[in-house]
Amino acid sequence: MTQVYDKVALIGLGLIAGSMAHAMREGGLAGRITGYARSAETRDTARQIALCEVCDSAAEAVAGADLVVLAVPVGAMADVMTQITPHLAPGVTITDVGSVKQSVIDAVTPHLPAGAHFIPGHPLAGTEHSGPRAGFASLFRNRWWLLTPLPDTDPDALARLDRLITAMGAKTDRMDAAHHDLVLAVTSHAPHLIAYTMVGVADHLRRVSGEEVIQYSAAGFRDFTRIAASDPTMWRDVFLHNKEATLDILGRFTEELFVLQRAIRMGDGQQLHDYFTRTRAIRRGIIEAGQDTEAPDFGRTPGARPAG
Ligand SMILES: NC(=O)c1ccc[n+]([C@@H]2O[C@H](COP(=O)([O-])OP(=O)(O)OC[C@H]3O[C@@H](n4cnc5c(N)ncnc54)[C@H](O)[C@@H]3O)[C@@H](O)[C@H]2O)c1
Ligand SMILES: O=C(O)C(=O)C[C@]1(C(=O)O)C=C[C@@H](O)C=C1
Repeated sequence: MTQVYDKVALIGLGLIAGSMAHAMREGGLAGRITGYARSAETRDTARQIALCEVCDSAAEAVAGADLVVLAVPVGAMADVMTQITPHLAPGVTITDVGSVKQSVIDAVTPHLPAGAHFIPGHPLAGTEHSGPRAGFASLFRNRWWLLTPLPDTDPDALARLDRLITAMGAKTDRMDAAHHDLVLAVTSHAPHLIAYTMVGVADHLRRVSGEEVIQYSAAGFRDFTRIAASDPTMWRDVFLHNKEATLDILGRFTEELFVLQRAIRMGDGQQLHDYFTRTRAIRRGIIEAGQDTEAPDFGRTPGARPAG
């Protein structure tokens, strides 16, 4: 692989920045990788595992960098910009990896110095783990990385960032920021809130029925507990910064839930069966489109071993 940037500065040293550091190192994509995180403990851990050249200030990390990656919770983007703006190199590209796009654009753009290129982005890849030890090089492989460029984005800066992202194994697509926030409210933000709530319900029940809920937790509930173990700061910020879209989707969710609740109360098996048939078709459509790389093959690929 060939080097795409001379110096990449990672602000925030958690799961996403850590995974980028590993992937860029593995591919020889950056001449130097520097990093900064707010807490001294995180910086010490990053140093111990030799994640990158760890600096004691954001200003030091970004000095001379041709790419700066904002990899902090979405509520911290403006604070980071106030720290780094006076120290940015002329012509620098700044990108972010935040799970929400419009609020990050609103937070970052007022701080941009003349000549800097800001290209918002979002890797659709993650785990429930956080911190500098959580990163791994293959996190982005075959995953989407959405870019929400602004109308005046420099095409060369965009093409160069695209080259870095695809060299880390991801597939890129472009989207309008408001549309991104609505799509992600459906596919990621509302589902996380539902998982947090379901685990909260089970926690409440546990006080009534002892350890049974945990001991006999079925696969579906276990998946919820994995999602509900995700970083509290990151997810607090996602909901506070994608408020309208998330509330819109949760409103629709609640309406549908009431419809199903009523069908159960009324013993309307046909309605339940029709509904579940429709949702099953959606799942199968996702698998047939090759979008769920973790799903069993079910004989789609000739020669592949059948599931189970
Ligand atoms: N975890 C996921 O599944 C996932 C997936 C895609 C995108 N994202 C987004 O990526 C970003 C980072 O998420 P992550 O999972 O890597 O989080 P993380 O908790 O693993 O890491 C966040 C890092 O930011 C640092 N930080 C927090 N506030 C700071 C500040 N003011 N100044 C400097 N450093 C600060 C923390 O010390 C930590 O090193 C978030 O915006 C999140 O929405 C997360
Ligand atoms: O796999 C997981 O643990 C995730 O939740 C990853 C996930 C998602 O919802 O798909 C979470 C938040 C991100 O912004 C992008 C990806």
